[in-house]
Amino acid sequence: MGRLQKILIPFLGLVLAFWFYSARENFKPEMLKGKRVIVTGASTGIGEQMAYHLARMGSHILITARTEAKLQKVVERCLELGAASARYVSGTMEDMAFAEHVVKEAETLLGGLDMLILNHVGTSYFGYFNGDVGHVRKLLEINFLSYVAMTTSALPMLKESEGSIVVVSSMAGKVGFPFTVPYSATKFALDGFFSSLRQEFSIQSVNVSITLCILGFIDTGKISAVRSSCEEPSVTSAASPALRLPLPPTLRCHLCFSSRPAVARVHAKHPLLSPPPKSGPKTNFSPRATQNQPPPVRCTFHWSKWKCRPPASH
Ligand SMILES: NC(=O)C1=CN([C@@H]2O[C@H](COP(=O)(O)OP(=O)(O)OC[C@H]3O[C@@H](n4cnc5c(N)ncnc54)[C@H](OP(=O)(O)O)[C@@H]3O)[C@@H](O)[C@H]2O)C=CC1
Ligand SMILES: CC(C)CCC[C@@H](C)[C@H]1CC[C@H]2[C@@H]3C(=O)C=C4C[C@@H](O)CC[C@]4(C)[C@H]3CC[C@]12C
Repeated sequence: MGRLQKILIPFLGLVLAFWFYSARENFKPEMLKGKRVIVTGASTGIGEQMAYHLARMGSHILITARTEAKLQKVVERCLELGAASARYVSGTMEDMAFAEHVVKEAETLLGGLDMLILNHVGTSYFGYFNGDVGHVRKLLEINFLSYVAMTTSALPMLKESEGSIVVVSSMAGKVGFPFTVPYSATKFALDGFFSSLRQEFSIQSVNVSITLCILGFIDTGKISAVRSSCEEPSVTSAASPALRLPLPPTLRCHLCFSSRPAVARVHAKHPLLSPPPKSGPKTNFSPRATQNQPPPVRCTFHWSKWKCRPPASH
């Protein structure tokens, strides 16, 4: 009975989870043809790629983010790929008035809305929680409140078209994971809001679907520079899978050393580490990372780049 409980129950749980989360294969690209779609955070990464997919399927696309130059290029590419129409609105989601303005633009330019894809995400750090409450508040505004504001403004149009809301979230919004405290909090908030709203729609027979996308790590090219900072390729691949994450150099160096102490050549790409010699034989360790110790610096990862500073002198 004990063994049955230990094996059968988790197995049944896994089967149920798989069944619950596996999508039914009834999707057809024609379903998106001519549909009016907003994609937020579409100047780079996953949002940009979603815009291209929608373009190939012939949708009317309205994209948004802060960087106008990038949005212009994405719009051009969408038109090349076959979008029924493609436009952009640039601005920051820190401002709720801007979030609502984007939805109003869809009404004016597209005459309604079939799908709202909420994907943008503000810059945060990858490291221990630093106690900055202001940062948590700002991130909640960008990653959560603007999603709420856009949903609220878009609801009348979505009800009319019996459309859909797609919210891009993360495993970090389902499971507590170290080094992403503010980010994770914003993603948990999305789950609370949209999962509850879905229940209310069901009770009220509101025919607007809500899909929460729970993504694991997706390499959008931003962190490849960080990943390559363990110089020896065999070290990277032999080490724990965690090494493929954007760990702070200190932690990453620990992992490099603990996985292959004798051969690890460490050159973390951050300003306080000396680079290895450009020519000549490579030394086993860079000068600042001797005696299997990580360099004496504190680093946080701001999604795309490291911010490092020496420890405070006592
Ligand atoms: N990549 C990953 O491994 C994972 C990603 N996700 C989720 O997927 C989604 C997309 O992630 P990803 O493509 O990696 O992110 P990126 O950092 O590549 O893109 C973020 C987008 O948001 C925009 N943005 C950032 N700040 C603001 C702001 N203040 N106002 C308006 N727009 C803003 C950026 O454009 P601009 O700077 O021009 O404003 C950009 O278009 C996010 O919701 C993320 O949480 C989930 C799990 C894993
Ligand atoms: C059950 C757990 C062990 C699962 C752990 C999953 C971990 C490894 C996954 C879950 C969510 C992932 C992060 C994420 O959502 C978004 C971003 C932003 C992007 O610009 C850079 C990568 C980053 C930090 C991802 C890093 C890897 C994370 C922490």
